[in-house]
Amino acid sequence: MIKVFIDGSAGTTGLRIRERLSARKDLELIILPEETRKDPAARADALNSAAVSFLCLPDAAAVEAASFVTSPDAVIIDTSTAHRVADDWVYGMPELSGQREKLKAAKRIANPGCHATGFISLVAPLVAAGLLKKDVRLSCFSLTGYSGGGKKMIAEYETPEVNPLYQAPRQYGLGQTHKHLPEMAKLCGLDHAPVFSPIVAPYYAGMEVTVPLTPAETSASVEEIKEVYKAYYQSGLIRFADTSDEGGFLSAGAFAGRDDLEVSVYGNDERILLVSRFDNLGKGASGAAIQNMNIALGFNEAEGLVI
Ligand SMILES: NC(=O)C1=CN([C@@H]2O[C@H](COP(=O)(O)OP(=O)(O)OC[C@H]3O[C@@H](n4cnc5c(N)ncnc54)[C@H](OP(=O)(O)O)[C@@H]3O)[C@@H](O)[C@H]2O)C=CC1
Ligand SMILES: CC(=O)N[C@@H](CCC(=O)OP(=O)(O)O)C(=O)O
Repeated sequence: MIKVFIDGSAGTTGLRIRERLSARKDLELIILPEETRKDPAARADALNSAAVSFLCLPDAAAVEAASFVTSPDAVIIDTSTAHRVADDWVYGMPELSGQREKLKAAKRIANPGCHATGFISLVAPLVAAGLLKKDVRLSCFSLTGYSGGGKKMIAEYETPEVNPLYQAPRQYGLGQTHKHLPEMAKLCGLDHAPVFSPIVAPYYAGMEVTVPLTPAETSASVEEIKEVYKAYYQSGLIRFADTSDEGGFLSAGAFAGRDDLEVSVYGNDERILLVSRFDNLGKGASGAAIQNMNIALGFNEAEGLVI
């Protein structure tokens, strides 16, 4: 049996990983009891005895956990923001060109941010194909369910005394320094991060990330862009769908409870919309983390996932 440890298994991302992996007969889950789940010695012991550990923790605790690892064979998959642009960690998005091969050999895997997953899935293939130049200035808006904010935000939304302002979508990241901007620019190979507008809305899970394009950003047509996605997404959890709107609407909740991600394109050659839909807790966090574990252990990468 392969030992797998979830550090932070009582949190939102950790719980979803635990739920997905508990049915796996090939894995033995190490879950620390309530009394020791934050005890550094108990966590260090688990991190060094497991073949793979998931860090489902706030950034500072993830950095601390990584420092506890002394076993040369341990694979660490960090779901926090702490290591995503670090040179000695591999970014866990296997659908990107060349990334799957790197992940097969990686011992330190940084799981992508949820908003970043959507942006990169839309923009990286177009930069690679030369349809967007590396110095392009883009914008992006992203709808997310409130589970994206973890236990604290879930409690704020689910209390009977919920703030009435929370009953409408709320834009945030207003200072334009959202923590996902560095990984968005780096993984797409862009000189500039986008103007980015995340919006949290009163539903539990699901994301819809949109990048608008005009002829100022690309000379490509809608059809050329679709061809690039079709060719680029041949394996993994990301797929291109020619059209997938629900009678002229695109629900951000369409992929809730699933681990895959759909890329689609709308509009016309003057005003193009690139859209990525998935679950913030699926391909946006826990689903991607399990996909990365499967690759690191040599399993089928969709094993145990909902697609
Ligand atoms: N939610 C989402 O959609 C996504 C989350 N992420 C990232 O995943 C990570 C986890 O987020 P999320 O699950 O949402 O957060 P939660 O707040 O839901 O869970 C974090 C868990 O970590 C525990 N914890 C905190 N400090 C320590 C410590 N020192 N030692 C051990 N356990 C500790 C918390 O304990 P306690 O229960 O006592 O509070 C909690 O159970 C974060 O870095 C987040 O940014 C990434 C992508 C999407
Ligand atoms: C609704 C909400 O607050 N969402 C979080 C992102 C969740 C996510 O991707 O997690 P990481 O923190 O690991 O990057 C935010 O925008 O900060």
